[in-house]
Amino acid sequence: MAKEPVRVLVTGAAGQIGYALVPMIARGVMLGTDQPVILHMLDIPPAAEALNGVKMELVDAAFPLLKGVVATTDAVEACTGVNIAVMVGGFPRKEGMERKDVMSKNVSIYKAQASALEQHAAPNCKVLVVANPANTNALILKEFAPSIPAKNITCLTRLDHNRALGQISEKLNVQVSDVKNVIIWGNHSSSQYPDVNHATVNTAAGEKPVRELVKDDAWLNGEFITTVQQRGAAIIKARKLSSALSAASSACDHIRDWVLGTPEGTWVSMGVYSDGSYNVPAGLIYSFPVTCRNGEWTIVQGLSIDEFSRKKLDLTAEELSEEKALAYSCLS
Ligand SMILES: NC(=O)c1ccc[n+]([C@@H]2O[C@H](COP(=O)([O-])OP(=O)(O)OC[C@H]3O[C@@H](n4cnc5c(N)ncnc54)[C@H](O)[C@@H]3O)[C@@H](O)[C@H]2O)c1
Ligand SMILES: O=C(O)C[C@H](O)C(=O)O
Repeated sequence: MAKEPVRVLVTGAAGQIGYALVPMIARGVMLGTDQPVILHMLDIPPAAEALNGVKMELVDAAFPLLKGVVATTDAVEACTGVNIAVMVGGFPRKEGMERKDVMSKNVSIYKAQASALEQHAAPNCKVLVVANPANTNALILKEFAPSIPAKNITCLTRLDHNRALGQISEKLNVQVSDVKNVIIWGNHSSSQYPDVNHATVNTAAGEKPVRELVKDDAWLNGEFITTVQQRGAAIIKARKLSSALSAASSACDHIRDWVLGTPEGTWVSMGVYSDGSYNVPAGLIYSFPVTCRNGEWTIVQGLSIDEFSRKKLDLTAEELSEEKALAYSCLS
């Protein structure tokens, strides 16, 4: 029997990530090739015409799994009945703007959209925040949508996780699909800590630790970390635009693993509401290693954290605490 369609909201759908993401969703990349979808696309009035153009293209592409498209500038209409919400919409930093100005614009948007989701989304709607500052936008969304369980609100650090897999695969000249269990700790910013201490590579001789194969701790503790931390900026420099196809693909990975589960023996990185695991302050949206089963994520417990890592976990937590304080000062 054919499955019931799942309603997926993409905010900022007329933007660059939106343009890459909606065809992936309509092709079954996010929820599976047997899962029909109805796309809800939200953008702001100045982008309404472009948004309608995206809708026209979705119709023209004749995706068999796509059972309907809602394209709107009305947040209530966009949020009504959605099972999954991918929050890409936001205000980009413009010339002459301070960090606080961008933060202020975005936290107001996330506060307002929190209410629309809380009141109109389907029960148990899963939320992924992509727009920057992703962790803090997700936290504000959570704080202003108290009836949505905290477990349902996450932010995207899977792109950073995938970037780390990519760097290791290039260094060792192995397939990226043979590398697993890197970890992104903390903020989706340059303070994040990409950690390979528990990562492995599938080789002809079985699973081997990344550190044993790379045999270059100076690279792993130095250039590897900064390359992953700075990759977003490097893409902006090269493209004059921020990453879009990799962000869209990683957003699909995030939701797919959350809904359909992570493979046995594999974890992924997700920005989730901290419960104090690994002595990360509770009450932040912080990226942890997680496994997913039956639509729920669980933080991987019991991993050893050496002194080098401890400092890095704490540093990115400090930045998130400061962002949280700044976000609240913008709202008051
Ligand atoms: N977490 C990550 O890994 C990651 C990676 C790449 C980019 N990003 C972030 O994702 C966001 C989107 O990037 P992009 O390149 O698609 O930007 P973009 O500027 O091309 O698109 C953003 C869209 O959001 C819309 N928008 C603005 N305010 C809105 C609102 N209140 N409601 C709905 N839509 C609204 C804009 O009109 C625009 O169409 C940015 O904040 C970017 O920094 C995050
Ligand atoms: O938009 C940015 O600043 C970069 C983006 O978050 C990315 O990681 O590519």
